[in-house]
This record gives sequence, C-alpha cells and structure tokens, in this order.
Amino acid sequence: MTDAPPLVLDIDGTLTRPEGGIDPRVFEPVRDWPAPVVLATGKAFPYPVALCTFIPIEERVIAENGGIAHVNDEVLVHGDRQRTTAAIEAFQDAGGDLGWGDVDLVNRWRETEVAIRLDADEELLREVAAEHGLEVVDTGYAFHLKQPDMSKGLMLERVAERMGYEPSAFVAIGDSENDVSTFERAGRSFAPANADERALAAADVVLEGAHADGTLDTLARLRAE
Ligand SMILES: O=C(O)COP(=O)(O)O
Ligand SMILES: [Mg+2]
Repeated sequence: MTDAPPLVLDIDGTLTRPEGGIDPRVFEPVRDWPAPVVLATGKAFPYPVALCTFIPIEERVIAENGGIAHVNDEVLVHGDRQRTTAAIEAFQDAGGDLGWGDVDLVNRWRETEVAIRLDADEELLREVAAEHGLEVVDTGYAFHLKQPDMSKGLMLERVAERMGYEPSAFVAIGDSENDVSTFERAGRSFAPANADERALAAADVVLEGAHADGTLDTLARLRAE
C-alpha cells in the first residue's frame, strides 16, 4: 500500500446526493482520510468552512471559485467583489434578477464574486459580463460572475504551497467546469458520471458512479492502492 494522497474535493455534485444535500456516507471516509483534505467549491467562504467544522476536519478550503481560501491559520484572497459590482448593477438595471429573493443568503457572505440562479437571463448575464471584462461560470448549481484570472486551480497552487505539497501531489474529484482548473494541476483527476462535458473531458478518469457514489468508490479504491 502506498501513502494516501492529499485530496482536493468539490462539494456540489461530488459530495452530494442527486436530489441535493451532502450524502451522509461521505462524512466518515473524508474525516478518516489519512492525508490532508481541501474542500474546493464555488460556494461562499463560510459554507465550506462550516462543512469542515461539522465533519469535522481541519478547515482547509478554497471557496468562491478560488477567490478566497483558508489554510494553516491564513486567509488567502485573490478576488475582489468590487470588480463585479458595476456589472451586477448593469444586469439589474437591464431587468436581470439574481434570483435568490430579498434576503440573499447565497451572496450575503460572499467576498470575491457573485452567484446568480440558473433560471436567470443567461444571455443578458453573459452580455454584461463581456462588457465588464468578467467571466460567467456555470457549475450546474448556479452561474458565477467572476474575474477571469480567478480559479480553484490557481488557488490550489497557493494552498498547496502553504501545506508543503506540489499541486500534482493531489487527487482531485469534481463535477463541473469550475473544477477543470483543479484537474489541470492535480496529479490525478476523477469526474463522477453526472459531471458536465468540460469536467468529463478534462478528467483523467470518468467514474461509473454518479454524485457521491462515484466519489465514495474512488476514495475506497485510493485507500486500497
Ligand atoms: O456553488 C456552486 O455553484 C457549485 O459549488 P461546487 O463548486 O461545490 O460544485
Ligand atoms: Mg461541483
């Protein structure tokens, strides 16, 4: 048996059930993983921190598609939400709606980008993004309006360095286009069967199992190597 590799795990579509919500079966293998685990997500910063706290594992997180991270008692910031402000105002002035209601918990604690519901006016959003030099990412769970030089993978480089690893030491699991940048840097990458086209094309291995089934199977196999 070789040493288990450090993991970089996406959350939505990877640790979740098809109908949504964390699959409770992932808690034990993630908690007992013999190497460090980094959660890398599009969710706002407090969400993966809370998930780490409740699993519980050390709070090593990449949030907001690489806009912000926490590792070893340090917060790393790459993105600047101000850069999206004018674009969001233009989107709303043209009749666009972020879609989360009056109390927008999805963006309330988001520091570096903005998430928009998938039923929003995508054409308008992409038009406004292009006008402001921003990028739209579709995770399958939300659109994210972000600066183009911000990604989970770029932040993985900084996080891995703080942890004393090369990014290539990591095994990555993820399901959507926001995981491609992670796959490009990790040594090995796995996409569950539910993954979108870009993640499927970028992954070293496409799994038979979908959602957490694929992830659980991968974790079991890696432990047995
Ligand atoms: O927040 C999203 O839109 C998706 O989150 P994920 O990166 O954990 O899949
Ligand atoms: Mg995902």
